[in-house]
Amino acid sequence: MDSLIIENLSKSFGSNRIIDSISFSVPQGSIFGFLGENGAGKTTTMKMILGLLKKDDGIIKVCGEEVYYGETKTNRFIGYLPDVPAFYGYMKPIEYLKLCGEITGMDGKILKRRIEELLNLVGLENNNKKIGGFSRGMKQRLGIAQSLLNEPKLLICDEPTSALDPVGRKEILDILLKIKGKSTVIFSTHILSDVEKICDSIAILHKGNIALSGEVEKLKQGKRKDVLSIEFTEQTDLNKFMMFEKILDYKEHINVEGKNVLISSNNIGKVQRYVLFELGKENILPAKIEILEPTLENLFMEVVK
Ligand SMILES: Nc1ncnc2c1ncn2[C@@H]1O[C@H](COP(=O)(O)OP(=O)(O)OP(=O)(O)O)[C@@H](O)[C@H]1O
Repeated sequence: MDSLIIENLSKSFGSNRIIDSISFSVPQGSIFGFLGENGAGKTTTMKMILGLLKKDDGIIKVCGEEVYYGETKTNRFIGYLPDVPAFYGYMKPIEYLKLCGEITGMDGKILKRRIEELLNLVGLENNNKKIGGFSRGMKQRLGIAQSLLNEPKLLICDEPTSALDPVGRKEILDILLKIKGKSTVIFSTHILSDVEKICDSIAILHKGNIALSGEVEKLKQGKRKDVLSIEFTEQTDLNKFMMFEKILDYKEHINVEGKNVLISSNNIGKVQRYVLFELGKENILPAKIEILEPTLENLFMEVVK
């Protein structure tokens, strides 16, 4: 079953059509990356999923139930982490989570156990400081704990890693990986390496449309075209290389960037054997030679360029 289904969803602000009849679905238990450049409409879409923003057209279903603007019924399935979560700075994490649980009417004993579990999950179990003194990463981790209080079936995170340093980002990604399977996770971002690390599937939002969607591995395989990268130390070596007989045949598939030559081919093994043989024959020793695999970055650049 899909935790989220979106069919022909549209939204305009005035005459500006931000979302133009998009459709995608998110399988239960998976981690889904919702990608797009700044201003692509990711937050707008998330707000419509939460019923906080009126759609112009289309259908949104969360855990099989349709979402209606202004009704929060389907939000009982959802945990939401906004891009900049707001807290009461004078509270300690445990006090804050207790307040959140009490507001939503959680049973006292269950709430106590849940707070313990969640503070452990996000690595704040021994932290007795006031939230006001927390780093951004700690606030994001507390935000995740808060959004998981009610054991949501669907966790929606709006750019949870964008403002964090590499250590903070890794901590968040590790937490999302730990809850995978228990909750379905949707997270929006433009940091493609984060997506590559943890997402099962993605959708790329571009100019109001879903420019590309599907399982990350299948998308990469479908676009498979490997690139051989040869980095030369000397310009004279590069010039000599470019005059190799067969290299002239490949010229439509060659890019030269500084002293780096990139050759793309569907039969990269054959190209590599030829290049190594010829370089050896001419006694040219490159600084580096390697096969570059297709990356999400390449896919993204292809669809948004
Ligand atoms: N209430 C609003 N009224 C008018 N325009 C809006 C409103 N909310 C968003 N927009 C516009 O809609 C577009 C999409 O905004 P949105 O915040 O959804 O993008 P995003 O993909 O989340 O971007 P970012 O990565 O920068 O957060 C932007 O051009 C934004 O200016």
